Amino acid sequence: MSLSVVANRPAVAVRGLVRRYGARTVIDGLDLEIARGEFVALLGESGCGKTTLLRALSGLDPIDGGAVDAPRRPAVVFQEHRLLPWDSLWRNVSLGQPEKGARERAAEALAEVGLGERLDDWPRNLSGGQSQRVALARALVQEPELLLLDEPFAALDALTRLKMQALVKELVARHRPGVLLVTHDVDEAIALADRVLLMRDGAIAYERTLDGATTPDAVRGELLAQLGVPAPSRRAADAASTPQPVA
Ligand SMILES: Nc1ncnc2c1ncn2[C@@H]1O[C@H](COP(=O)(O)OP(=O)(O)OP(=O)(O)O)[C@@H](O)[C@H]1O
Repeated sequence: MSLSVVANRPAVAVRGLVRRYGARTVIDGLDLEIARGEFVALLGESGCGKTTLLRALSGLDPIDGGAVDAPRRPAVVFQEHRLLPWDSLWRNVSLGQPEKGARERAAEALAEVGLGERLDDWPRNLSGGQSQRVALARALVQEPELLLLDEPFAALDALTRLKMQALVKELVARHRPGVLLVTHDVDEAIALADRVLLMRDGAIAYERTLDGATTPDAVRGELLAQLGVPAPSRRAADAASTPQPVA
């Protein structure tokens, strides 16, 4: 294969994906392609199959039809960090990595997430945000072409969440994997993604490229409407933004 073909290869290409649980079809002929370096966010009502899709892409679950073409095994970060409590942080990051040079590579990845001094520390001594940073380092050390993020910030407080979003954005810009972020948060999707997808009835029902030509407010309104959330009436919105005299 020529170098240019390798460079242009998508991070993942999904064609006609089908996934069933028993008699129930959750994913029904879904198509999706994510380029390397592209950040894609996936929204959709609870239970529509976002996590099922992510697991199918990760190779963790079997598929019942269609094809998932991912060049290398994707890295996954889940809502909960899934660190092994009996292993030090660097060992957690190195899990499944070749032994040779593992500590050095883990040190580099931990430094990138701001935990370069904590190599020999233990998961029990970390906050929720720090644990997710280690989970991120564990994903990065795999040098993934595709990074799958399943609501990785959902359990964090609002401030930590914003800091983690900024960190992920910076790391993705540096390492340039293709990213699929599952989130319930429309603002998070708008803040991070190049393209937002909406899943419905087992397929991608709607997509929106965020190119800077439209304001975040307009995109938010559009996405909320697609999700069936009624827009606040003009009068209610005006009242909320107009300073009220103090009695
Ligand atoms: N292992 C399983 N066995 C049977 N049904 C399952 C299994 N996992 C998920 N489901 C069902 O498949 C559907 C899709 O679930 P999934 O977790 O993918 O949705 P989701 O969009 O990620 O939801 P949420 O936003 O609430 O996390 C749901 O109806 C769920 O009950």
